[in-house]
Amino acid sequence: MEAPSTPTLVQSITQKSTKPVVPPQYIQPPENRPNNPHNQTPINHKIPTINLTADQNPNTLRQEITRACKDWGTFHVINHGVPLNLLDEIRKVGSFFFEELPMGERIKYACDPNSPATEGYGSRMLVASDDVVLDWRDYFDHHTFPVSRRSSSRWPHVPDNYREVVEEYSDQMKLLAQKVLGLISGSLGLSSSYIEDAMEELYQNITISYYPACPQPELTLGLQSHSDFGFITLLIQDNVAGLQVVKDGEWVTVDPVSHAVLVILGDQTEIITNGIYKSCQHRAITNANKPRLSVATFHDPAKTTTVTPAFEPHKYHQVLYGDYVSSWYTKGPNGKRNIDALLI
Ligand SMILES: O=C(O)CCC(=O)C(=O)O
Ligand SMILES: [Fe+2]
Repeated sequence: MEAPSTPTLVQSITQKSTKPVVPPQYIQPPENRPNNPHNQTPINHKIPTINLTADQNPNTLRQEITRACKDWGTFHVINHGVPLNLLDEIRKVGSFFFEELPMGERIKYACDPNSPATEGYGSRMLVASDDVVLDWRDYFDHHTFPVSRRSSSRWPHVPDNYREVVEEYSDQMKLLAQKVLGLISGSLGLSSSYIEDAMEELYQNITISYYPACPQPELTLGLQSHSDFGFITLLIQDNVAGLQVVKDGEWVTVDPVSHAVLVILGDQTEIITNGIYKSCQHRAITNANKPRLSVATFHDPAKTTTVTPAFEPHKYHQVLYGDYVSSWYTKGPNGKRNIDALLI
């Protein structure tokens, strides 16, 4: 078996060997492994789906948003207004990058492995230190809003429409994020622009994650348990299941719904709603047969923005977003430990 001891990219492990096994640094401790008996999916749990069609009754919509945010912290939206072919297109250009471009070409877009969340192609985004277990995942991260952060010349230039698709997708996801944040604000009796105003300036990153088929899925995680640190994440996946969310202490698999968009509440939404809505703890598992692709679009405030609960008495300390992100990268995600540290 020829497996490098510290591989940079997961795909390089699976491509270099005809009979790969998982290198030790990707093996999860037994309590985190997906086949742990405490991690089985209850069959009666299904992620809520909310229809955003324009003729939806506003009261019904408000109730559905409230229920989904309180019970789950995540929900699918359909009739969301994003052109459906754009969802297919971004999956297509993403697959092209990971599956058709030779490694020698892909590596030209490598991000700086020593600095967290830099733009580009990489594998170690959530890694706080060298002794943590690694995720069975490679990714491409794009900085897309504010527009001044967009340097699409650093994005893949094949297929021809890659950059155009990502830019269009970014614009459409921003519109959907604004719509959903408006509904979340309104569902709590706040003005519909409350959360967006509190964000001051909307920052958006788009991460295309690629989880190669894994020879020992029972030992690994594609992405360790975490909650996203911003306001909301809008996620689409391909037809390979792998995303799981925590519901009442159990892991529930999010069945892929190809033209729905999954809304995931992040930690800043938990803070601003004073914990009325909780951020959603989630992870990705791997499988032995098929690679999996997802596209996550994150919506965050500027690092200089302070996020404060909208209701009294405050249950969370207000936080400078930049401090929150730094602490997250220093300590690692580890479930929801970072937001728990802000509880009063
Ligand atoms: O791949 C997925 O489904 C999850 C991705 C995710 O949670 C993230 O990038 O923060
Ligand atoms: Fe996430």
